[in-house]
Parts: sequence; C-alpha cells; structure tokens
Amino acid sequence: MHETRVRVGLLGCGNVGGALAELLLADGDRIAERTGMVLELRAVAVRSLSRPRAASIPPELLTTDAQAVAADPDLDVVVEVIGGIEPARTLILAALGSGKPVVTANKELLANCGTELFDAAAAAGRDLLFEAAVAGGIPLIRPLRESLAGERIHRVLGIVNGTTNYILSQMAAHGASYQEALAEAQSLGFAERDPTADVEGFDAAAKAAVIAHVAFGARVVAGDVDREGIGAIGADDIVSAHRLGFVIKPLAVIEEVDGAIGVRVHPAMVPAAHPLASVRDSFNAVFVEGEAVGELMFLGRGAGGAPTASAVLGDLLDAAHNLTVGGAGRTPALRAVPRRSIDDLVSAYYLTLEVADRPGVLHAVAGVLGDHSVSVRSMEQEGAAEGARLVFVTHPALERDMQACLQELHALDAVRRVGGLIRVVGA
Ligand SMILES: NC(=O)c1ccc[n+]([C@@H]2O[C@H](COP(=O)([O-])OP(=O)(O)OC[C@H]3O[C@@H](n4cnc5c(N)ncnc54)[C@H](O)[C@@H]3O)[C@@H](O)[C@H]2O)c1
Ligand SMILES: N[C@@H](CCO)C(=O)O
Ligand code: NA
Repeated sequence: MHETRVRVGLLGCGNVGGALAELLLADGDRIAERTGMVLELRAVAVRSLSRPRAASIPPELLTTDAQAVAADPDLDVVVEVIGGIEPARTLILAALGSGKPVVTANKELLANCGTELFDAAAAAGRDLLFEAAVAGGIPLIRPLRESLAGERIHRVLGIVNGTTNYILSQMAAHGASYQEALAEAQSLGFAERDPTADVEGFDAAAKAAVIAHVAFGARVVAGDVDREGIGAIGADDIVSAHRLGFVIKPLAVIEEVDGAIGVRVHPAMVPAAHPLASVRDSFNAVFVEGEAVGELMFLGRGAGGAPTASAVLGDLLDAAHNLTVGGAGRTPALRAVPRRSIDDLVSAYYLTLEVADRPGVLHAVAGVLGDHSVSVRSMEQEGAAEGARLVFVTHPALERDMQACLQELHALDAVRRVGGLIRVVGA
C-alpha cells in the first residue's frame, strides 16, 4: 500500500496527550498498515521538561515552546490537549493560521470560542476536529456532523459527565454518601481537578453547547446553558425515585421546540424503562431523537486518557487524509438561533416538601399548586422527624408556574423545607 507520512505536533502531554503519544509510538506500525498513514510524532510541547513521562517518548521530542510547535512549518497536523481557554485558543489559531489542521479535545474552549475557531478553520481551509471533546471515546460528534447531517433532530439527551453519573449510581446502588462517592470518583481519575466543574454542571454545560453546535448548527456558548448541579440530590430522593419507577440521572438536554433551541443541564427523573436509566457508573450515553432516523443511543467510556486518545486518533487520521487530498471536511457554520428559556419548559416534576403533620396542611399545599394550574399525578406521605415528608409527581406543567409555586410554598407556615424539584425527562 502507498504510505503517506504525516508529521504530528502534540500540545500538552497529560492524561490524554500521554495516552495519545503511547498509542502513536506503540501502535504506529499497525495504524500505518491499516490506514496507509504513517503518523510521525515529531514534537511534544509540555509545561515542564523535568516531569517524568512514559519511557517510550523520546526526550528529544519534548519542548516547552508550544507556540513554536503550533507555528512550525515542518509539521502537518497539530493536536491540542492542554485544555482551558488560554493559551489553547492562541495556539490553535496559530496552527490554523499556518495552514495546519487541528485536533482538539477541549470542550471548554469550543463552548466559549467555537465561532471564532470554526471561522478561522474555514478561512484557512483546514479541519478543526473535536470528537474527543464530548463523551470522550464514544463516536458522537462525527455521527452527528456527518451521518446525521441532513436529519431533522428533535432532541438530544446525554449523560455526558462521568463523575456525576458515578456519584448518583453509587448513591443508588450502595447507599454511598455524596461525599464518599465524589472522593471515589476523584481517586479513579475521571473527576476534574476542581470537581466543581463536574458537580455544578459546568463540564456538562460546555459539552451541551458543543452538541448544540453539531446537532443544530446553533451558536450557543457555555454561559447560555441553563445549568443546575447535583448537590441538592439527597439519599431520600434516590429512594423515592426508585419507588416511583425512576432513576435520577445527570442529563444534558438539547432540543428544538417551535424553532427555538433549549439547552439545559440538570439532574432528571428518568423512567426506569428508558435506555438511559441503565447507564451506570462512569459510563456516558447520548440518546438522539430524529425525525426520520427515530431513536439512537451512543454508549461507552466518556472519560479517561486511553478512550479519549482513541477519539483523537480517529480525528488525526481524518485530518491527515483530508490534508493529503488537499482540503478539509465540513466546518460547522454556526448561526444565531432563537433561544428557548427554561421558563417556557413544559415538564412533569418531582417535588418534595417537609411539612408540619397537622390538619389542613395538605389542603394549603394543594391550594398553591392548584392556583398555578399545576396538577398532581401522584402524592405520597411519609413520617419525618416531627412532621411529614410529602413527595409529589405532577402532570406536565410550565416551569415558570412551578417556580412560582416554590416561592409560595416556601412562604407557607406549615412548610419546613422545600426539597428537590427534579424534572421528569424521557417519559
Ligand atoms: N481526561 C479525560 O478524560 C478527558 C476526556 C475528554 C476530554 N478531555 C479534554 O482533554 C484535554 C486534556 O485533558 P487531560 O485530562 O489530558 O488534562 P491534563 O491536565 O492531564 O493535561 C494537560 C497537560 O497540559 C500541560 N500544559 C499546560 N499548559 C501548557 C503549555 N502552555 N504548554 C504545554 N503543555 C501545557 C499540563 O502540564 C498537563 O500535563 C482537556 O481539554 C480536557 O477537557 C479530557
Ligand atoms: N470530568 C469529566 C471528564 C471527561 O470530560 C467527566 O467526569 O466526565
Ligand atoms: Na466523542
């Protein structure tokens, strides 16, 4: 087979960069045999030359001058796996500006500066590929961009953060406390260095914005995403969810309703029979609902050095192929779209209240719900310390009305605590 040599510059050699370097160095011959592409790792930009690296990385490839790697005319393709906004943004712009395609795993950067970067790629006539940025090793971006390019997608539901899925799964399966489960996720290495990004939903919000780019061509930035973390979910909610036939999952929801795009990230009550309900531990899964194609689910490892490096490798081969035929694949052209506020969401809700256990309380609570046109589908009452815990599931209601109910319920004398309000998704 005719072989094509492609000179690769790597920016960053942490979890993902290190795993990619290992793959290229250990498996290069097999990759070349299979694809006809010889991926030559020619430079690895690192922050510190003295940090221990995998033994197989020749030390002469290492440099602390990332800018020189990005601009090097003797390289063909650049991989950015430093993460964060700067210097990653400047480095990617420099690489594209010097005519090199770029592969990145950086959801945070794409979610904040996607338009600028895609425009730069289009202007350079080079690829900017980012399969690894969402759901790590799971092929998702390419199916959405290519296989489903003409599909009318209605909704994408994703478990796109492994840490929060792990925490909620451990709480449900083993009664682990939130803190215990978070500590385990950190020790297993898939939590972000600052786990706030995971548990407060920032990581999932960035991924949701990137999904909005490829599924809807929508110019959505991370700050546009309605976001709630999992911190308010208690062991009681997990037990109640199970009894009611639900599983609590950390979801990203990206949907088109009446021509407007809604993008939100929050814990959700998913019916136990829905395919996403059985996605446990640190697994990711993305459920796509399309007009012609129907329902699809993508499942696998959304995090970890090796799975993520696998996605980067696929992009590298794609970019290398496009370069050899003198072009680039399709670059997302993002357009401004009407945004659908979460206030306009129509959803069923799970709601818990701790109330005084005395006559008339239920009547007062029902009055507040009824005044806001919220109709109750089921209600359970159980004893709580010196009171009662009420667990409601509503029929579909308007978010704005539900929020107004919460305000009034807080103000009721007999209500001691308004617990979780969790949206039901996938019913
Ligand atoms: N780890 C995962 O599971 C995973 C999954 C999907 C996507 N990603 C994304 O991949 C990217 C990398 O993640 P990671 O887990 O490998 O992070 P990491 O922190 O392990 O690696 C980043 C590396 O970049 C180095 N670095 C920082 N500034 C640099 C500079 N100026 N020049 C050269 N090197 C520099 C750091 O020293 C570090 O070794 C991020 O964008 C992340 O969001 C990671
Ligand atoms: N912290 C992220 C890593 C992958 O992006 C997660 O838990 O999913
Ligand atoms: Na992916």
